[in-house]
Amino acid sequence: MKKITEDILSIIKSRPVNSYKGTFGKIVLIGGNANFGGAIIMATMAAVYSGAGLVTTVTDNSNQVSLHSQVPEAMFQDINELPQVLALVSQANVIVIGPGLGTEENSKQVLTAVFKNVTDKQTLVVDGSALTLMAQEHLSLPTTSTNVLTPHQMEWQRVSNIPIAQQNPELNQQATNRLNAIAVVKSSRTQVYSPNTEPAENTVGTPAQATGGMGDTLAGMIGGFLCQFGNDVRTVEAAVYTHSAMADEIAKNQYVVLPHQISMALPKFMKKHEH
Ligand SMILES: NC(=O)C1=CN([C@@H]2O[C@H](COP(=O)(O)OP(=O)(O)OC[C@H]3O[C@@H](n4cnc5c(N)ncnc54)[C@H](OP(=O)(O)O)[C@@H]3O)[C@@H](O)[C@H]2O)[C@@H](O)CC1
Ligand SMILES: Nc1ncnc2c1ncn2[C@@H]1O[C@H](COP(=O)(O)OP(=O)(O)O)[C@@H](O)[C@H]1O
Ligand SMILES: [Mg+2]
Repeated sequence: MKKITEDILSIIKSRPVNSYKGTFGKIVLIGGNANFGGAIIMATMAAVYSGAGLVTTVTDNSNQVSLHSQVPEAMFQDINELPQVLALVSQANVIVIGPGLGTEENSKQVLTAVFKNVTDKQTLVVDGSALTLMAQEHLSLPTTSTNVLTPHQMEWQRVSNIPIAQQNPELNQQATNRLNAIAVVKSSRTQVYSPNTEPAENTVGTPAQATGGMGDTLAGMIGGFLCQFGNDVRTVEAAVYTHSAMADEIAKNQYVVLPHQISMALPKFMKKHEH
């Protein structure tokens, strides 16, 4: 297994002078039911602060005021207006679906419609409830888009059918080949799998990260990086490394690292490491 080390930060590129917001990608983040609004707000914050050019959040109506008070840079779309949601999805370079989405009937409808409508120029990041729904409803991933899955160990069990105790690199690689997706199998040392490629293991990270919303933040960061630095497995590895390296830095002086603190620190960290 390869190691993901500081070298991967070379993915973070200086911004060309001749650029505008469209240069840095359009991202749509879909999730946040009435109970889990925080999850999609944290993912949105991570996408905005990692530099995605134009960010739209599709969530339950009840989350609109909170979203705008936390991240005014993001646009809002009501998740229950499906035609408008699909119009936005068709314009996006990257779609992140699942943080706090929930597993209700309308969550399922949105997920199914998004899976049907993504195209070959788009990258789809599937996280949280979207992974759980995929497994429960036996939904196949779209064959058009580049797909990135970001499961924790239980979500990986649901999607891959490998019980947590039996998850190992060989079986994880076989499942990744079957799913034909990049799989970010999260743990204290997250592993990144890609079809028929040697997997890579993160070398940084801290138990100070073990708090709700940490994975939602990673999903938003992966989306933000994919918008700007190419839809390649190395871009995903760079986001995984950055997320944990930043947590390590913050944890030098803190017992617990709050997910939004990683997002807030992203612009400075990325400036320090731009190539
Ligand atoms: N502020 C918000 O709005 C937040 C909203 N969130 C959103 O909530 C939705 C549900 O996501 P979820 O991860 O909380 O629940 P679920 O998918 O049922 O998995 C938990 C089950 O799996 C088990 N488990 C075993 N190993 C595990 C492991 N390594 N890592 C994690 N779990 C592990 C675990 O075992 P236990 O902890 O009981 O030992 C338990 O039985 C999702 O959309 C997410 O985005 C959250 O992000 C929080 C902040
Ligand atoms: N002990 C730990 N050491 C390092 N990283 C951790 C640890 N515990 C959790 N993490 C990281 O926190 C994130 C948790 O993701 P997830 O369970 O999806 O959280 P949530 O859905 O609540 O946002 C992952 O990126 C994982 O690697
Ligand atoms: Mg999660």
